[in-house]
Amino acid sequence: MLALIKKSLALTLILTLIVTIGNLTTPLLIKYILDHFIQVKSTDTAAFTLWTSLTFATFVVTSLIWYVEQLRFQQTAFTIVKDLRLALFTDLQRKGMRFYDKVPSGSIVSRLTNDTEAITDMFVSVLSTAVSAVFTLIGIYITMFFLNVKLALICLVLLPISIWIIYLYQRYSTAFYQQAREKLSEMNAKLAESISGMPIIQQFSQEKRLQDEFSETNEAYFTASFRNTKLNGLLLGPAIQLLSGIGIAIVLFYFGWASLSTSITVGLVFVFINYIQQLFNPIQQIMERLAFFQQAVVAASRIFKMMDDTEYVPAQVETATQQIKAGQVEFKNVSFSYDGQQDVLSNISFIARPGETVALVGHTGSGKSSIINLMMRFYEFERGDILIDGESIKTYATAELRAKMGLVLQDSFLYYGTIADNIRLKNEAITDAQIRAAAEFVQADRFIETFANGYDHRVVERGAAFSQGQKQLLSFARTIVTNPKILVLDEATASIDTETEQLIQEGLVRIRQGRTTLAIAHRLSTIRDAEQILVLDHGQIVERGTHDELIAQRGIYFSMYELQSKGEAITDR
Ligand SMILES: Nc1ncnc2c1ncn2[C@@H]1O[C@H](COP(=O)(O)OP(=O)(O)OP(=O)(O)O)[C@@H](O)[C@H]1O
Repeated sequence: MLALIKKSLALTLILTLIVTIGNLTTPLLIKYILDHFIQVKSTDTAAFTLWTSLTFATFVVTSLIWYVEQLRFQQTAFTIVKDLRLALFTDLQRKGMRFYDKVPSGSIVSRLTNDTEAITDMFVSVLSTAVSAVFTLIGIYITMFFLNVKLALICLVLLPISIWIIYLYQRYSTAFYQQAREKLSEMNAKLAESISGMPIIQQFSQEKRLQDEFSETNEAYFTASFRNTKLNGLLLGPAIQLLSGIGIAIVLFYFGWASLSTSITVGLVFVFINYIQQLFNPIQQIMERLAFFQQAVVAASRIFKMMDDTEYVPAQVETATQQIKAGQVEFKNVSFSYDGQQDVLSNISFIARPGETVALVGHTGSGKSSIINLMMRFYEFERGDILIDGESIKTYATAELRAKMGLVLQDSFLYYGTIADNIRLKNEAITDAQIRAAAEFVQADRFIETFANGYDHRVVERGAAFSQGQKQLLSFARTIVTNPKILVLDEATASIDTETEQLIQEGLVRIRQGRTTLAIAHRLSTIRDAEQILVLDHGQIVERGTHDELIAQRGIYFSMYELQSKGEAITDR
């Protein structure tokens, strides 16, 4: 790939060189026509026609090659950025949860879309202009020196002045441009926040406050953009025009003065004036694109910084061939901390025998989800071990763990596609019959069959048209269809209508059958039949046993159960 890009870039550079030579040759041809035909009133029409046609042909060929060159440049740029975007996306999929904890999703999206776009802009507009500018500058000066050394030397003075203007422009414009960009992204963030939080905004009558905030950012964006526009207006157009005017005045003055002692041809004056004008075109273009360039440098550094982040998913022994057969899970003295300072789990030990359900209960923040996070290998742990069938979980290949472990989270994530797609999840080995069987098993078929298209019913907007309960049933079906040995469940807390609730309860009982299950239970009534209930408090197991044993202990579990029973009794009334 890299070789291909290099080749493509090399070809583009050659084309740019040809275009530059074309651009520099045409004024020389015109000079010849002016000096040899027009100025001397030549009657040699055949030669005149030949030279004029040659000039015209050079124009045409240069324009054509220019078109091809631009196209090649853009193609190369798009290819490079396309590859970069894919590399970034692939890298993101390997990043671990620690990475996603610390990097806001908005900035990840921005890296992948805006920043890669900024790099495309740089290649397309900046690089191509810069390359052709350098070629043009060198070409013009070399030709000028051939034509008239003294004048070429005088014209060299224009260079430092141009560089000074570029420097001035770069200094101020960058700051203004950066401010404008920042305000724009602030505005985007505010907008995204307002859209997703609209129900809360309206309910708490926050419209006015948000409107004021938005208006403030909008105003700041306007000011920053306008300041930049004013600077552009001054330096990009008039200043460069003035400099070019000075250049032309120098040429005219020099030739006017020289013509007193030597004969100066019209063609020579024309070539110099034309070159001076050509000289400032690329300078103006470079200035116009400087902001893009700086943006791209920042964008690239942000992208690479993100790719260099080494918070990857915990490593597994990918060459391992051992399989999960019985599905016994054992936590052995596991302690864990997210930040390396405060332990959220301390000395967690328990065994879930094949086919058993171990329920995790406890107040919010007690560490239930953290246990599941470790079990699912979302986070790496160093102290203690988790054993599956007696072997450390770290020694299994990722594919084996994923195949034998099923996860049902509170928030069932549905994708754009059909219901069948959502159960199959692109695993082509799963047949339609298996999908139906899984849906029937968890009794999701009842609501699926109410749709005219049944399993081909479209899921839009992450399943917004489905109820929480229906989404849960679909995620049960999705999990069960792969027939995992070990199940990890995070029971939904959202309230569900009684009829679906009943289905979910039955579904839960059914999918747990014959599988080792680690379940977070928010409603204690759902895990009364669990072989073992672990009560967590501040990251420690403070009570353990069956429902009846724990009730008899009259500890935390007992009071939680009492409280919930009362709550349910009240809602039932
Ligand atoms: N990604 C994270 N980074 C840092 N700290 C975290 C992270 N996730 C959880 N914690 C902290 O770890 C502790 C245990 O949280 P955990 O989510 O495991 O509790 P939980 O019992 O599942 O609570 P809930 O029932 O509310 O989901 C809490 O103090 C929480 O603030």
